[in-house]
Amino acid sequence: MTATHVRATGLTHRFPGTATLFADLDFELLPGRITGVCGPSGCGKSTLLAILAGWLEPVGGALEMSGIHRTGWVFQNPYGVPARTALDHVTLPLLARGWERSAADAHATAVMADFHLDQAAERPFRELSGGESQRLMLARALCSAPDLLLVDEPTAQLDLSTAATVNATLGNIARDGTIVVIATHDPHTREACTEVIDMDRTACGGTAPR
Ligand SMILES: Nc1ncnc2c1ncn2[C@@H]1O[C@H](COP(=O)(O)OP(=O)(O)OP(=O)(O)O)[C@@H](O)[C@H]1O
Repeated sequence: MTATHVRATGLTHRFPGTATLFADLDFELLPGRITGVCGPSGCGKSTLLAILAGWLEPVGGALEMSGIHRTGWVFQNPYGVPARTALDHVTLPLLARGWERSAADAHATAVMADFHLDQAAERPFRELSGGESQRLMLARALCSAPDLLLVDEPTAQLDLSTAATVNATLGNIARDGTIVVIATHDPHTREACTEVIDMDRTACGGTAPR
């Protein structure tokens, strides 16, 4: 049996009519690792995540995936249903997959506790702070136990202490065997990563420093 991994070779992307965003990226993602996709705004971090999620076809290179059955995605901006409770947001994907209500509630409550959302469980999404909403999106993605977790700027809206907690939790998730990939500007989050894909200007083909 082939071990779980994602291997990118020569990954290249540009949108129609635009300059090359990144070219010839080679990297390997493995369980237990937390990989940062780092670089300046607009260099293609979210685009790379979308390619890893299978939402976007790269214009060049190859992506080999083995043992990835479920991919979780946490968007840069939290999206929710304003009137539904925080708990509803986490249980819904479980109920949709056939879980019993009591088991879904128990599992969701435990995962939410990891993100310090215990007190927010019964509050409607519209009343959550930016940081609470962001952590809720992480809890929702993790509830489905993804093999590959893609997280776009998880700490952008968080204070230093909450960001440190989220980074530690993402580290624990990786250690438990999930492949974790984080697009980030945040130097603290970068430090929490075990590897970094540096999408700096040299990776952004055609955008040399002026
Ligand atoms: N569908 C699209 N068509 C054309 N251009 C696009 C499309 N999606 C993104 N882009 C452009 O590609 C570039 C990279 O976008 P992307 O969102 O991947 O950057 P990023 O590194 O994640 O940026 P940030 O850190 O600001 O979130 C940007 O210039 C963006 O405007």
